[in-house]
Amino acid sequence: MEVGMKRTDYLSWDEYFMGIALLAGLRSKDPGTQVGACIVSQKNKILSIGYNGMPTGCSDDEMPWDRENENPLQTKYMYVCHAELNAILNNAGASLQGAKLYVSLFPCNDCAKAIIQSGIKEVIYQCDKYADMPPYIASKRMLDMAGVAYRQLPHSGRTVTLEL
Ligand SMILES: Nc1nc(=O)n([C@H]2C[C@H](O)[C@@H](COP(=O)(O)O)O2)cc1CO
Ligand SMILES: [Zn+2]
Repeated sequence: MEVGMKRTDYLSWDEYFMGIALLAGLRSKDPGTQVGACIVSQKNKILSIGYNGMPTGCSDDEMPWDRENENPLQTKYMYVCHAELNAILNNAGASLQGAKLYVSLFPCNDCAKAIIQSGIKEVIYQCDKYADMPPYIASKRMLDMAGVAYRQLPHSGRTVTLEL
């Protein structure tokens, strides 16, 4: 008996989870860099999602979004919560032991600490545009020491258009 063939152009797991991270990043109010993160179990179940934004209760409209200001209290860096940290903290109580983190931008040193302490064992990232800066060198040093693997997911060349 003839059977239908399955689709062949479905998303790979890596494309799917990075796509979800990128979609989450579109929620960010940061005019400079929008980052998304998606945490996935070893069995490829989504455990949590996050994007960079102001802490809950801290108004997006009152907080500064500038990179630079003579007054450091008027820069976003004092306040913004990174996508990876939001994803780690937002998970609905599930253990993150052995989980994978998909993120559009390589984690900073502070997020690396949270990644290690939460039990995440692999980081899959798309972009590493700040690689030469000390926070990212420190991040890799800690991830290496703690046995957290990381790998870049190269652009697959696919573009996905969503009609909303
Ligand atoms: N891995 C990361 N996850 C993040 O969520 N972020 C956030 C913090 C800021 O809101 C923004 C970076 O701003 P900029 O310096 O590129 O204008 O992205 C930044 C990094 C880079 O370490
Ligand atoms: Zn960070």
